[in-house]
This record gives sequence, structure tokens and C-alpha cells, in this order.
Amino acid sequence: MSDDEVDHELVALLRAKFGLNGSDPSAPPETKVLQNAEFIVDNSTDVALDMRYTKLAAIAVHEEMQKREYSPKTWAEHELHPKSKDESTLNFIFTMDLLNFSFWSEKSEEERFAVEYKGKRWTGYWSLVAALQRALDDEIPITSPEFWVDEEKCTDEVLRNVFRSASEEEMPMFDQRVQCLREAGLILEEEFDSSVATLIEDAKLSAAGLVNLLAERFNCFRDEGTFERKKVRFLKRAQIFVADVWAAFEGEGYGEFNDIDKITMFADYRIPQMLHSLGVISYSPPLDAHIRRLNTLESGHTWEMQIRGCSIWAIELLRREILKLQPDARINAILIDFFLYDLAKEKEKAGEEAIPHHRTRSIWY
Ligand SMILES: Nc1nc2c(c(CN[C@H]3C=C[C@H](O)[C@@H]3O)cn2[C@@H]2O[C@H](COP(=O)(O)O)[C@@H](O)[C@H]2O)c(=O)[nH]1
Repeated sequence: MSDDEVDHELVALLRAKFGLNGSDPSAPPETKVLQNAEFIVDNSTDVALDMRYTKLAAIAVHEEMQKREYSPKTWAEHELHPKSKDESTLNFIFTMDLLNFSFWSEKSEEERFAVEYKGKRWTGYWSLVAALQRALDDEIPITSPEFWVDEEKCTDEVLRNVFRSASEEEMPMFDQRVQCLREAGLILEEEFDSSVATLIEDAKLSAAGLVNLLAERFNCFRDEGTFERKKVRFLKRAQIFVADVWAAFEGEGYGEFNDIDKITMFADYRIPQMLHSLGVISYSPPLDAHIRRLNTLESGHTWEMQIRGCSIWAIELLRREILKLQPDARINAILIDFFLYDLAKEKEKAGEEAIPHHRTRSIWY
């Protein structure tokens, strides 16, 4: 055996022994989300992708995104999103994406959890953004990591008040949200000088690296499942955090990443519903019936894995089809996803018929 072979043998042994993940440390970071999504698509029995509708949807989505001049700038145009390109906005986004999950309610529009802010009644994702803005207006430092770990100042009562509802229903999964804040505050304090900016710096301009860092260090960002006995990663809130920072800072400052196109669609409960309306994905009769009956879907259930994985891959196919239409289109999975979310909310507001979204209760999305 030559010296070189001995070295390889030795390195392989050392890696196996010390559990090194076998990846070459100099290789660029990968999240494996897209690769796992393709594996799910190839083994899905209850969710199918339709290429004809995907091609048609690509034309419609591309046209509408061009008409609206959809770009990272669109992010800050939303009434409630912070506009300043500074550390306070970075902290706002981190806080928001720590808690950006599971707003759906069994109650009616009138009775569901809602936040009153600036004379309007906000529900869903926007109820979270409104609650954070309202707290900041009330001089409560809700977006500061030191505050989350301060037992005296940041009591459960203070947090209940921050997320108080304008209806009878309190914020879904309130206790889990408090736990996310406390845990993240501790980890930021222990490892990142209580600074989100330090976390960003540690990722060294890599979006995928930042996603992996969040999944590695924070339990509440480690959004993974098992499908056909294989670990599959979705990392929805870790990815949407990176995407929100990239969009809010328009790819500069804290939002500068050299591999932002490695970020995939965010596997939530809204986009699959929109993809179904576009005919891009379809459900088997039992799954279709389950969803239309508004039955809950256990977190980790194979149907849930299939919906999430097929949706991620569907956006990738849409992206490829749009680039075939316009090779120089400044488009990525993030912007397609953001657009489809906003479109889904517009259609919901307009009362347009759509299959119900699936009902999984979890902190992952
Ligand atoms: N895939 C994807 N999921 C998204 C968003 C957003 C909002 N992003 C803003 C930032 C840029 C965009 O332009 C949006 O203005 C929230 N969600 C997820 O949806 C669910 C909330 O639904 P509902 O209860 O109906 O509000 C919940 O899981 C939440 O985490 C998105 O963009 N993509």
C-alpha cells in the first residue's frame, strides 16, 4: 500500500472515530434540503407533481412577478416590516423568525387570535409582526436577546401582554414560543456574545453555512424529519431567516451572502395550498379527503413529509422553467416563494376558493 493510500486510510479511520462528518472542510457548505426534497418526490405515493401545470404556472408566475417588479426591495414595502437597514432590523427579523410558525386556527375569522395595531386587526403571520412592532412602540425591548434571558424584566406575564389577543383566543403555541425565546437567548449569550450580528459574521457570507449553524446550535431551528427511514432536512425557519435578512438588506451589509441561491422554498402550510391551486401538486384521494375534512396531520407523518418535500421541489422546477423562459431573470426560490405567499394571502382575502391548507401543529412552520 503506497504512503498516499495509507494516509487516506488513516484519515478515513480518524474521521469515522471522531465522528467527523466526512465532508472536506474546505468544500462550500450545503444544507442538503433540496437533495432531500428530490428524494421525497422520488418516493412519494400521496403527493404528485404535474409538469404541464408547472410549465403553465411558470409562465403566469413569471409574468406577474415581472409586472409587480418583484425583488428583494418588495420585502420592506410591506406596511409592518422594518425599513431601516441596521442592527435593530436584524434583531427584529431574528426574533420574528424564531416565532414564525403555526398561526392557523380552528376558530372563525372573528374569533381567531388577532393583534390590534395601528387601528387594524392582524391575523396569521402578520399578527406576529404586529405584536413585535406594538411591543417596541411600548418601549418593551422584545427583539433584544438579553431581554429574553432576563428573568426579572422578561416574565411570562410581560410576554403574555406582548402577544395579547384582540379576541378570546390566545396566540397558538404561546408556551412553545416563550421556550424558543428563552433557549435562543441562552445560546446567543453563551456562544455569540448575545449578538445576532456575531451569528451572521460567524457564517462568513455563506447562506447555507448560516442555515447549518442555526440548525446545529439552536434546537428550535433544527427542522428535520424521517422519510422512508432516511433523515430529511426542511430547515424552514432557519432558511426564511436568512432569506428575510437578505431581502431586508437587499443583499448588502448583514444581508450579503455569496451563495444565497442555495436557499430553497420555505416548507410551510401556505405555499403547498397555493401550489395545489395552480395544479402544480396534487393529493391522492385519501390525503385530499383528509385535508378537506380539516383533519389534523401529525407532525412527522409521511403525508406531511411528502407535502413539504414535494413543495420544495415544485418551487425548484418552477425556478428552472422560469429561467428557460428568461435565462437572465433575476429570480431564485426565495423570491418565487415570497411572491406565492403574498399571492395566497391576496386570494384568501378576495375569498377565492382553494383547498384548505394542511393542519399540522408544530414549531417548525
Ligand atoms: N413559505 C413561506 N411561508 C411564509 C411566508 C411568510 C411571510 N413572509 C413575508 C416575507 C416576505 C414575503 O413577501 C411575506 O410578506 C409567512 N410564512 C409562513 O406561512 C404561515 C403563516 O400563514 P398565515 O397563517 O396565512 O399568515 C406560517 O407557517 C409562516 O411561517 C413566506 O413568505 N413564505
